[in-house]
Amino acid sequence: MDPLTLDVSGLACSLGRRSLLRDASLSAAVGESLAVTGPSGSGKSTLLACLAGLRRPDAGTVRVCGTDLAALRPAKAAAWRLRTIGFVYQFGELLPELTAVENAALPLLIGGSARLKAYATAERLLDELGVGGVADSPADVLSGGERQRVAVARALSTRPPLILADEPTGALDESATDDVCSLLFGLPERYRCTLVVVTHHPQVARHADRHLVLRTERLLDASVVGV
Ligand SMILES: Nc1ncnc2c1ncn2[C@@H]1O[C@H](COP(=O)(O)OP(=O)(O)OP(=O)(O)O)[C@@H](O)[C@H]1O
Repeated sequence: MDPLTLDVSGLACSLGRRSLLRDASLSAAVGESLAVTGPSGSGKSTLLACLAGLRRPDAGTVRVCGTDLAALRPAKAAAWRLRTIGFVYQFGELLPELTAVENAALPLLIGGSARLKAYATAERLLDELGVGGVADSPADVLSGGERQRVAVARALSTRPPLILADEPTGALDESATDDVCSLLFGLPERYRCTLVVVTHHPQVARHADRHLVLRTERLLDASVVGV
């Protein structure tokens, strides 16, 4: 049987003197989505950084696809992350001077793929995600919703088993939010991956298979908290 994409136990993390996470556990398999909500400053982005191996926790274990992040050698971590995790941020965070297809191909090019192959993969993904028509447009002329679709294509380009999205709808209006939610929460089934979305919005979290709430250092099931 495949290992869980995410297997986290006993996670503790503090920044400076402030403890943000205590004894946090979660797991997710291929095809599943998780949403994490919680008050501003509660540590949601810090949790994502721990899941990506970008921040070392004070205690606990994070395993991604069977790899214990504590055992990952720093020299190998960047290449491992490129293969294993796709990131989607609040504003798309595309490089504005590059076209949509150039942005979507970036992780493949950084990973050493041949140029033509990388662009062909990026173009196919943009088509599949409904933004093939803007492939050659510079990123800075795209609408917010188009930017996020291109960002999702970039996150998927290396076909990572795990997608981490931090406030992916935070900069969108209601209709673009619905649109991007349908796209994002459809990814686990469509691309056989696992999705974790951090959001302020309960209506976004409702799309996920499981909704966790980070509150006073504890990661709790939303049904227990009554959200
Ligand atoms: N490098 C750092 N050193 C010290 N404190 C930090 C550092 N980075 C973030 N913080 C603080 O840690 C707390 C948690 O930040 P984090 O960004 O994880 O919260 P969040 O729940 O994602 O917030 P938001 O919903 O507002 O984006 C905040 O109070 C933040 O100011």
